[in-house]
Amino acid sequence: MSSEALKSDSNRIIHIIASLSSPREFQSPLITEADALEVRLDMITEPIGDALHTLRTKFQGPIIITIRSSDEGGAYAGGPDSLWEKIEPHLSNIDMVDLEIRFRDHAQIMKDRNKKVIASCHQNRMPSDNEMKDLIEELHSFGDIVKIAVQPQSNDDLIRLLRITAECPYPIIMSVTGTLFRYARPILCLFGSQYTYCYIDSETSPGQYSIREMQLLAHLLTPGFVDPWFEGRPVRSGDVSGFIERAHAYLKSQ
Ligand SMILES: O=C1C[C@@](O)(C(=O)O)C[C@@H](O)[C@@H]1O
Repeated sequence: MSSEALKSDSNRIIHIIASLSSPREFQSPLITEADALEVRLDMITEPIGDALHTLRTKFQGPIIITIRSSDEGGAYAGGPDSLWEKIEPHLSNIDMVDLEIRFRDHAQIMKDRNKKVIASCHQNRMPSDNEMKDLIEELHSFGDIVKIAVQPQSNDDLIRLLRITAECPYPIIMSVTGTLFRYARPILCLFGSQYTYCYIDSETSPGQYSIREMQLLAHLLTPGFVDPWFEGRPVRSGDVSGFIERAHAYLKSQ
């Protein structure tokens, strides 16, 4: 199936953020396959002003700017003041700003500049239910979207994470760190995570899928894709009209 058809699948509920770690990726033809873009400014050393402006004119979806601290898996070791100096020049070309708790003091000025704030936290462990509840409330206190990436250590941890995602009362992006439970990345979107992250040329975090891999996963895992030969009849992908009723009737007839 062509990548255009994959993205155009109206049933798709797994939305993809392509995380970009170099201006060369801004020029990739795969850019258009993402639902949103993330510019990982902490991983980029060269000036990006002109390239980001060009990207803005080409890409129709939301553009996020992120400076990930070294404590949370990124490359930025500076403080809040220099963070603002790095982000401010690009505000006219982006829609959302990813802010960790340590940089929460910048949240209000970002909102004043009409930018959505993704309030994020990344941990290489699996917090308890109470810790996750407190973390969600803290992130929601300054962000428009809560974003948490944690590392399940068992199937029970993953089941907890899926439930926490499904029960979250706020807009949320939930992800996993590490590679052990990487398959949960797209599945978390089926439980309410607004996006999943992937890469175009090089990973910005261990365990990410490429955009091509994630596109196919997004199509195949979205409930709208049904067995093409249910009851011996071809069912067009994405057409669930009547499928559930027919399935129940079919089961009753057995
Ligand atoms: O926080 C996230 C999620 C991420 O770490 C991942 O695991 O895909 C990738 C980061 O670029 C992004 O800011």
